Amino acid sequence: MAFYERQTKGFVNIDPLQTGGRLSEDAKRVLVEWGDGYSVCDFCTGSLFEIKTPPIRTFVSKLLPEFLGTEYSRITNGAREAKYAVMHALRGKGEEWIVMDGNAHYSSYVAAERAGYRIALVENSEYPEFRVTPERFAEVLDDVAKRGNVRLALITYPDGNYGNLPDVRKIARICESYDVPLLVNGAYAVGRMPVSLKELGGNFIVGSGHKSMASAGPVGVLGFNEDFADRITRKSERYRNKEIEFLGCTARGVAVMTLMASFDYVARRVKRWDEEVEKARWFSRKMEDLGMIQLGEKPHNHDLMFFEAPPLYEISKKAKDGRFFLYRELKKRRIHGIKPGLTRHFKLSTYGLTRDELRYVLDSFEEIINKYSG
Ligand SMILES: Cc1ncc(COP(=O)(O)O)c(C=O)c1O
Repeated sequence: MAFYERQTKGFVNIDPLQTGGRLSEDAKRVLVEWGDGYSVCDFCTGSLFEIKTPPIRTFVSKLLPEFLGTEYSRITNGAREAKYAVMHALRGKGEEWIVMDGNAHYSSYVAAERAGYRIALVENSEYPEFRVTPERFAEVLDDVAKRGNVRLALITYPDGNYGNLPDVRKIARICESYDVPLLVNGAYAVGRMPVSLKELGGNFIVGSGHKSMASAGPVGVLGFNEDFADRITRKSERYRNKEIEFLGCTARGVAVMTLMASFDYVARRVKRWDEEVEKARWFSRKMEDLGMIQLGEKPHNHDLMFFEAPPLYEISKKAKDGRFFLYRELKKRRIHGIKPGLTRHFKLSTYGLTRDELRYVLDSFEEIINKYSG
């Protein structure tokens, strides 16, 4: 059947959503073995997090918290579900605020709405770096704390638009001074780069398996410490081994198996993060040689980068396919990841790609520019 075939198979993939979620060889192997619905529940004794065969219990109680730099962990159905679990667990009565960075992902915003918070955003520094600074975070927190009850703060590390890594350590200290717990959204960090909540500060850390941990999805991770353990793991009164915030059990199938199967691979690859940053910076310089402008932090500290592309935008004004010309040209060259219709601004990721693959992407951009300028 045609839909079994993935159109982008074998393409050079620079889609930030996809570069960190490509499966390890071990994860590919478990896909079929554990593909049946509730496969992990063969020997369940009542809770996903307690299953010993396969060793989910060891993963959740030992390996994952060590990796995240926390005392406890849970597996969720995605980063957003982890954020919502925390937001919901902390939500009290009456009007309560959450303060979050203006670069936050929509899923943070929507999770906060679902949990019934009023939301205050810490705006970024705007063009060209779009940074979220601790100073601005402190101002907003202070302002909202004077007017109302701030229950939680959230920082996106890094954000999904510019790949900026805000100073979480400072922001965590600021939140602590206001007695406001901090949730670190590391959907683009956990599994790509070394990240430890113990070192960063803050009270909760969230990751995304399908985005950054070489896993099938949907699956996410949550790390937290003793101080909030009772709230996060609160049990049902009637079903004593079912945790309410996780609706009893979360990723009860093949996704958790891919997460576990990729774990060694992921733990090894984060140690090579310096190489990834160096490669991203090299790519950024080469793009700028072609007339593009990398926005966000510079020099950049992450593989996710946002570019302004005047040469491509100019072409799009005259090209036959208008702003779809770039997508078409890249597709022809078997490059995937820039959304159809984008030319003026777009983001991409260099994560896990070889220099040869990236050189191919750069050469393709150059070729396309020359073709239309000739
Ligand atoms: C910064 C950021 N956080 C969270 C998410 C959502 O992750 P998940 O699909 O695991 O809920 C995304 C997805 O694009 C993201 O970019």
